[in-house]
Amino acid sequence: MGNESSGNRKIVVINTGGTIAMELDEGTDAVSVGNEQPLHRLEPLLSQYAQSEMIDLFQVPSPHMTPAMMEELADVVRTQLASEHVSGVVITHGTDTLEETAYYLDLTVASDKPIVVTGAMRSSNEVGADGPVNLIESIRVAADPRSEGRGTLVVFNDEIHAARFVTKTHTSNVSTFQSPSYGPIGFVTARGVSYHQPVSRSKTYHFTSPRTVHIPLVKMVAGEEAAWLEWLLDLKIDGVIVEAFGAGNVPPSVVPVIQRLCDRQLPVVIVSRCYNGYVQDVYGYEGGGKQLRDLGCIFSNGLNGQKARIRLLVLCAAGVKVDEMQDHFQF
Ligand SMILES: NC(=O)C[C@H](N)C(=O)O
Repeated sequence: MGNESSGNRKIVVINTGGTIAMELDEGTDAVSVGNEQPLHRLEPLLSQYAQSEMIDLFQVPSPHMTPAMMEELADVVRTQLASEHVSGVVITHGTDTLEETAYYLDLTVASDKPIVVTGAMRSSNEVGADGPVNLIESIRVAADPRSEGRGTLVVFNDEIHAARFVTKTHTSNVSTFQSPSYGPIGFVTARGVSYHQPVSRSKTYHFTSPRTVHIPLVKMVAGEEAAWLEWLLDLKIDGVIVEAFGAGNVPPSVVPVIQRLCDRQLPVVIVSRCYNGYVQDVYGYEGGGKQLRDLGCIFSNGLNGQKARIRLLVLCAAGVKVDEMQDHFQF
């Protein structure tokens, strides 16, 4: 049980689905939702670590998550954390889009109380199921006062990651969640919870709903043709994320499309296909970062494409103007 002093702090567990809430059906050899919610079977075990309560909000595989559902979840989190009886929340979630939901919460829930997101790579009845240990460790992290004021955390496989940095890196390994460039910010051990990085949390934004904001993500490949992107000009979109090469460069062929999007005063945010490092206006050749900067593109700092999209979606929903966007991608 460890030596943490979790006292009488109540942690609310909000279930949203994913493999942690699924089971392997031996007949069909497929992982899917069973007749029972397996997380409920863990409730007596959780009470050994903290007083807790479970809310079943969704039962979806995380590829079915949408920004509207993230906002519904954020609302429940805000309501729970507003109660003086609740000292933190744990969200169980599918791993495929877990980093997007975690980052959405990081940007939209202002409370200093701990918010922890977790899941599992092996379903509830598989040998070596990782859901129970991930959930217990998440409860321990959420109940620990040292987790306060750190923004949304992702707890997986004994590690604590900041929502801003973490990403899913492996299709099946239980150590799938990693923070490239930065590493985990803390660990969960048999004896307690420890942090080795200082608190650095995201600024939060307020708005009523992200429902009407549309932000596609497009990835650059060698030989990309303008025609593959021209559909962007025909759709009602609020901005676009371009996953560019290296330090932030695109093939010359797509520059005219990017130029037309910029001319329409739409935010065009440049991120990198590389999962380490920053994008910068370094190169002066056709399609290089300097040209993209001159066209009015916004350069994102250290966010992968899917998280830059969540950030742009939140900024658009919060009414941030295009000419102010660069400052909000500088953090
Ligand atoms: N391990 C998982 O949870 C993956 C699953 N496909 C999901 O994201 O719902």
